[in-house]
Amino acid sequence: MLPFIPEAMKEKVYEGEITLMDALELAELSPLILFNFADELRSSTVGDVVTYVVNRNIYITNMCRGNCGFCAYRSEKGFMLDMDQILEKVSEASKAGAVEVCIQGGFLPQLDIDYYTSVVENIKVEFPKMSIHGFSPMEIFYACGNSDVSLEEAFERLKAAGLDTLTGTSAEILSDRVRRIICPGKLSTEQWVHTIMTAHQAGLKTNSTIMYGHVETLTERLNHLFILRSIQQRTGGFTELVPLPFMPYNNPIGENMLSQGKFMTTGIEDLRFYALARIILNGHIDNIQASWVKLGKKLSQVALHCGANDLGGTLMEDKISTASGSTNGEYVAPAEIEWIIRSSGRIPKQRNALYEGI
Ligand SMILES: C[S@@+](CC[C@H](N)C(=O)[O-])C[C@H]1O[C@@H](n2cnc3c(N)ncnc32)[C@H](O)[C@@H]1O
Ligand SMILES: Nc1c(NC[C@H](O)[C@H](O)[C@H](O)CO)[nH]c(=O)[nH]c1=O
Ligand SMILES: N[C@@H](Cc1ccc(O)cc1)C(=O)O
Ligand code: SF4
Repeated sequence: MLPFIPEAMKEKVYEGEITLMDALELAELSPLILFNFADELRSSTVGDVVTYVVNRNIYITNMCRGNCGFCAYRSEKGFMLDMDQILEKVSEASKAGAVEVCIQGGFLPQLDIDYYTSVVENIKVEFPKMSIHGFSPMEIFYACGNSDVSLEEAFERLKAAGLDTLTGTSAEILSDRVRRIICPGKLSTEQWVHTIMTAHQAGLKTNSTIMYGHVETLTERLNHLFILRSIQQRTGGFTELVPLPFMPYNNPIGENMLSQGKFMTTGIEDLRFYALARIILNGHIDNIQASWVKLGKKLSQVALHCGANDLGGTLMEDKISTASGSTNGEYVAPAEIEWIIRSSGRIPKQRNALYEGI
């Protein structure tokens, strides 16, 4: 075990060139050494500004043909918003000062590319300034099959319709061993990589996510970050990384863990992962988001000292984390987010999904 970080390793990190083996060695460091180094990298990369977005989640449907064992959100007899209901939610978001709507859902045979483009077009007609961050690689990949449309064409059409950014969800852990266990009906690793790269090549930026803390090994968890890093080297299309600790309640994967006496990741494990993500992605992905809905307000605040530089969105509505056991609420007002940031000695700044200032 390393008692400190050797200078040669630090240099490799600054060059953005550490390997998975290096990362596995760093993972054994004591937490305070890791946090300090990640904080130093955060400071030299993005300084003391901490960003957040005033946004609203909109869930189109919770019905889904997927069978992800970690999902507590999907429901057989669920809801499906019609276009007027979607527009009503966008209108509420707009009145509450949101600059972005984050649209999420499930995948279904009737949701084809025409459907997704029409959602975007209808929103943009009434709310031309509202930024639309939405849909997952899984949903678009599936919709292409429903529509006999290529991925290239789908992303071009979505972009032309006014989609600003695509979400980087459905990544989970990019390992086929893990995916066979937790989401056998989802895109394979290769399909996810191909889909996200096709979006980037069509000029659509995305964020990136990792849902960790279930059946994956440390190597699989860290290798996911190296896959993201290599995509970023080729496309430059990722805006941020959002680490998502797995929430184990009301879903089969979690229930299996709970029955074996395994609970969710500890706070210190979350912080170590944030620090490692900052270190591994240094020079490649500059923004690391502390998701308050997953971590809670207090741990998100601590994460700002362990490599994170963003607090995500105000959200206004959350169905996915709540369904799987989060008790962190669904909304944090901009004034409170700003207070959290200022009282951490940082400078708050509103952004959009492209990390442009508002
Ligand atoms: C519920 S899905 C919605 C989008 C789409 N249906 C999909 O799966 O791509 C969005 C993301 O939420 C995250 N998620 C779902 N259940 C979760 C849980 N129990 N704990 C943590 N994150 C979860 C997963 O990373 C998933 O990709
Ligand atoms: N929408 C959710 C977020 N966060 C905000 C995004 O990740 C993103 O930065 C923003 O929408 C793009 O500008 N985080 C969660 O954990 N859960 C969400 O539902
Ligand atoms: N879809 C969100 C991120 C997200 C959504 C739901 C989650 O449970 C977790 C994360 C985004 O891309 O910005
Ligand atoms: S995570 Fe997404 S794809 Fe999987 S079952 Fe839930 S809604 Fe469907």
